Amino acid sequence: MADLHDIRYVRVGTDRLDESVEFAIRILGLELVHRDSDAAYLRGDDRDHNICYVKGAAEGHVVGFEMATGEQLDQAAAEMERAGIAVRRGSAEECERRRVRDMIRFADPSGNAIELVSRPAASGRRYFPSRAAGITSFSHIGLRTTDARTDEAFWTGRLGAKVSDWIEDAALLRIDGVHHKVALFNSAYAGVHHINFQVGEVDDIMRSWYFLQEQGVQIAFGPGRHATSGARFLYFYGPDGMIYEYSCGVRVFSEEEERVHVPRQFRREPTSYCTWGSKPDIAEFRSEAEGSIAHAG
Ligand SMILES: O=C(O)c1cccc(O)c1O
Ligand SMILES: [Fe+2]
Repeated sequence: MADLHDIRYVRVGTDRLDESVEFAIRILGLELVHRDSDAAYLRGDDRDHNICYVKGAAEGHVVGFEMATGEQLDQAAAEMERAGIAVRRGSAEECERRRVRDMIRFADPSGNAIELVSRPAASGRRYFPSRAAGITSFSHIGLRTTDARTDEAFWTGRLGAKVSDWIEDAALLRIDGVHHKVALFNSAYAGVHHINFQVGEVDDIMRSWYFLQEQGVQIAFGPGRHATSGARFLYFYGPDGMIYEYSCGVRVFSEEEERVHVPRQFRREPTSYCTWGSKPDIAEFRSEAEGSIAHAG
């Protein structure tokens, strides 16, 4: 079973490259690290980059995870192949574009593109935010799933993730002490559902809430507090309907807690998503009783 060291990057194919970059800099607060004609690299922590926007929606979405060693990467590739999963080794050019030494690529049962990499570039330059959003790190990704049980079995069985909690069938999955680095949300199609950045404190959440509203950014959910991880949060919509989440205070399990933790089952109702009473304007978070999305474009 693969032992994912950490989430590393997300690649987002877009037909609105300029707009996405502008939003990431001016609104989200990320640092533009590198830009060329068909890609832009941005970050919210000291790693080389966290998000790469790639020209062309056809490029789709990709989530990249770091393996601790090249040997572990080779082992993971061999295991996947033995299990009958189509695994492709990245070309030298693909590795260069991701700033990694080696990589493999495959899909989860829903068709989410996943990359495992070894020796991703570290950066000697300090993260220099483009606005004082208070971002401290890229932390997790919400992934869409068309078959939650099958995907969950893949993530736990093949990729060594552990379920921290469920909200109905949505599994919040950890790969280290942090409550979750991936979460699987029922959807009609595959792809990245939301991109989470941790911020320092609840003041950052509230400052951004006022700032985003002033900037005319559509708030998707919050400010609120997750019943599951305990994190305080704020979600908002960016270009292409991509959802971004700021949160702070996500639960971090100690080794002992991690060992004995039994995942809790939450029902799909508003208080499972927000203990403060905020209601999501996010289709995948709404319960049946609330009906379909009241998402005013
Ligand atoms: O932090 C969480 O617990 C959480 C719960 C539901 C949905 C999310 O995106 C989360 O980050
Ligand atoms: Fe989240």
